[in-house]
Amino acid sequence: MTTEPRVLGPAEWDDWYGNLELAFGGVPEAPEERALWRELAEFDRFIGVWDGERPVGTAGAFSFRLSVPGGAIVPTAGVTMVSVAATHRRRGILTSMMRRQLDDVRAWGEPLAVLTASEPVIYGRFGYGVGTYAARATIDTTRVRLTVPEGTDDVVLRQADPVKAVGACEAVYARLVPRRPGMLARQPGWEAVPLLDPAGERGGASPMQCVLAERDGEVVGFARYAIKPEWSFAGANGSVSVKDMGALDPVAEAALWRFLCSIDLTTSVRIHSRPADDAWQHLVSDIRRCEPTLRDSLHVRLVDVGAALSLRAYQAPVDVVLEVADAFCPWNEGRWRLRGGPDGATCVRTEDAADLALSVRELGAAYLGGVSLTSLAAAGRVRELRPGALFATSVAFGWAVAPWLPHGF
Ligand SMILES: CC(=O)SCCNC(=O)CCNC(=O)[C@H](O)C(C)(C)COP(=O)(O)OP(=O)(O)OC[C@H]1O[C@@H](n2cnc3c(N)ncnc32)[C@H](O)[C@@H]1OP(=O)(O)O
Repeated sequence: MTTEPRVLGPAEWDDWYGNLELAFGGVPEAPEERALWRELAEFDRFIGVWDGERPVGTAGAFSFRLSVPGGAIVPTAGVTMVSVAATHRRRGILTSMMRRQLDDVRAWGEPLAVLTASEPVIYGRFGYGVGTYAARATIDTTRVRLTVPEGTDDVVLRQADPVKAVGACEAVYARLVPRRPGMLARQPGWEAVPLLDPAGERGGASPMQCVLAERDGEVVGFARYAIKPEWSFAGANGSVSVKDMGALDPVAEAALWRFLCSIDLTTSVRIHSRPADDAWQHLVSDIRRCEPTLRDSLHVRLVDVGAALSLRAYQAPVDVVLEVADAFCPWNEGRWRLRGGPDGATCVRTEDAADLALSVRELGAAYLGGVSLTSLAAAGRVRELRPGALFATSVAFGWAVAPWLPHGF
């Protein structure tokens, strides 16, 4: 067999997807979920490796638009559906697919590639760094109280059918995208992804519910959630599971959290994936009783260092020469002069002496502003070559809003 990847044909989808399902344990996906991913698949951007007739490797790349610090929306490859058959693992098939894919992404002119990893250990070798984190928490609503800002009572909450309300929710979502790095501007058809709610995966919880927050007749926020009723001998012990939410201002935000935390017959609110700096943490009376934890979310790879670094804004003025190592994509290697600030930036090749040395993986981690270069340097992953350069560059790369990926893909 050859490990040379080639583009997938639409007629090959079922077998190709079968390899993916098998590599993830062989439990068939819900039919509606399978159908949605087929509809969203961009066949000319999906590749595989075949052993004779049999697919043994799969990888795809959606054409995303990703928000970056400063609010620009950058064309980005959303790497997805990566698998190698258990019978063919550890023979370099993944490596051959990553090689082909990053060459393709470069040819498509997309300066970034992003993914969520089944296991974080896999993708660092290909130049991906962990760029966003997702917060998980369980609010004990029997103990935790919320202090809400003035005006919260002016927000009207209206229960809505999640499917019928999708347009209103999407309008709110679209306004939030440029405000927070790491968000995906919605492509046609993708509004169905947050609505996926297969009955077999509810684990005893209700179908998805939706509440809209309105002020002066305008929708200013939404929450999509499910309720799992539970009863102990002592009484009701149900939980609210937050699937997705968005609010355009602090009072809409507070009204939605107050609602979620006060639903009758429930004693906890489970948050599965929210921004690390989400506002609820400052509404609650007792953060300890919410048990917040962080998990890696979006892994980011700069496919074109010069273009990527010039497309984001910087929190403070910066003028620095970066010595970049990138063994897997050597076209990025060498010295780059980055000059920028809050209004934009340029990043071009230079022969000048370097101020900082790092690999493309660290640039990926720091790119969206959520991981500081000083913390990477403390782990020995960034080297300061000119005194003072690390602190100044780290401040510039930071961002006031934590980056966050709203949903998986
Ligand atoms: C974006 C996404 O879709 S994430 C989903 C990823 N897919 C899965 O987790 C499904 C189950 N796993 C698999 O399908 C496969 O094991 C894969 C895709 C993770 C790896 O495929 P392989 O073809 O075995 O990888 P390949 O042989 O190219 O390995 C390259 C290197 O990565 C290492 N590696 C690959 N996978 C792993 C892993 N899960 N854990 C640790 N190391 C790994 C290999 O040991 C090898 O290291 P080396 O170069 O030092 O020898």
